[in-house]
Amino acid sequence: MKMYEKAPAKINLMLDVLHKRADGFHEVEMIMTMVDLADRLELSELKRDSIIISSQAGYIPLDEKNLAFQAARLIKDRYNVKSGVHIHLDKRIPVAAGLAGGSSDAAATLRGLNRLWRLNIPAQELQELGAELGSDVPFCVTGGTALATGRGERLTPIENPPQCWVVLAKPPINVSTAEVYGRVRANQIAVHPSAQRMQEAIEAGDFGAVCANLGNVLEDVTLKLYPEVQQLKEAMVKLGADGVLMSGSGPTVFGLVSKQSKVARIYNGLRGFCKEVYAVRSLS
Ligand SMILES: C[C@](O)(CO)[C@H](O)COP(=O)(O)OP(=O)(O)OC[C@H]1O[C@@H](n2ccc(N)nc2=O)[C@H](O)[C@@H]1O
Ligand SMILES: Nc1ncnc2c1ncn2[C@@H]1O[C@H](COP(=O)(O)OP(=O)(O)OP(=O)(O)O)[C@@H](O)[C@H]1O
Repeated sequence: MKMYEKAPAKINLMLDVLHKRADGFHEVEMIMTMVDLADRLELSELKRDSIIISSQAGYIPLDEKNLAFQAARLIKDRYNVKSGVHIHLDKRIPVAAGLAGGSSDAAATLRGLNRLWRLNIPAQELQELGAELGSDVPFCVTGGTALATGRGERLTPIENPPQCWVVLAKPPINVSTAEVYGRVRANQIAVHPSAQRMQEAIEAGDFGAVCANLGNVLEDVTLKLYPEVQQLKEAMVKLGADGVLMSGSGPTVFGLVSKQSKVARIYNGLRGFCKEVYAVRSLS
């Protein structure tokens, strides 16, 4: 038996850090949505009791460090499943990019194994399992658009933003999420983006207001560490993107674009700066 799952990338339309918690995580307020750039998973049942990960991508771990492996092991142990699984990851989301590629693979593994092994785990419980794997995993389990609070695992679904083009550019640098959060000083954040205003803009279907309310306080850290991310943002603005922001802890920068006629110019202009550029649709 085989199952297929798509694992889309997420972008953060706004990300605010409220304070550092006693458990070391940061209390956040984020609005996240999915874009049409996705890894593909093929899950094949194995009679023997093992988890095998394969991928065409040479640059991700294929052992227990892989988040899809961890998701499979978690669900297998928790529900006492005796059979095994081979998961093939067709990676299309850039790795360590701020686009939750690994988290989305883990979430797709939870969804896929729930079907493959006929476990009938409700969505809420899948999200709780996801939270054991990472802060972005619960959102990736259900996708759509959501307000995320707590360390990112408490979700309130909201409407999808107005459909638009999303141009993504990932500079060739590796950013550690733990390091970026480690450098945030919550009491020194000058301007906090507003989740409420972003939610209102989305609910009004007001593309201009969505662009005007984009904000990510992690930019303060990542842009200082990596000035090339700042340059990329400036290039995207100059090329005519309607709204520009870094996603998550970076380094990917995304531009929201309403008119298709502008997309090719922005895409081609950015290719002069970095190799990894994608032009996709927002997911509705
Ligand atoms: C930057 C974002 O991707 C935005 O969506 C997320 O907040 C991070 O999500 P993630 O990569 O799934 O993060 P996790 O794997 O749970 O945590 C990685 C590291 O980031 C830091 N971390 C993460 C989330 C959070 N709310 N506060 C934190 O301080 C912690 O040091 C943690 O050890
Ligand atoms: N299935 C996977 N796909 C990609 N990377 C994975 C996977 N499993 C584990 N990893 C490891 O996780 C690290 C982060 O990769 P990932 O692509 O998930 O980062 P990210 O997009 O920055 O995530 P986030 O936005 O949630 O912080 C990489 O260094 C990679 O080695």
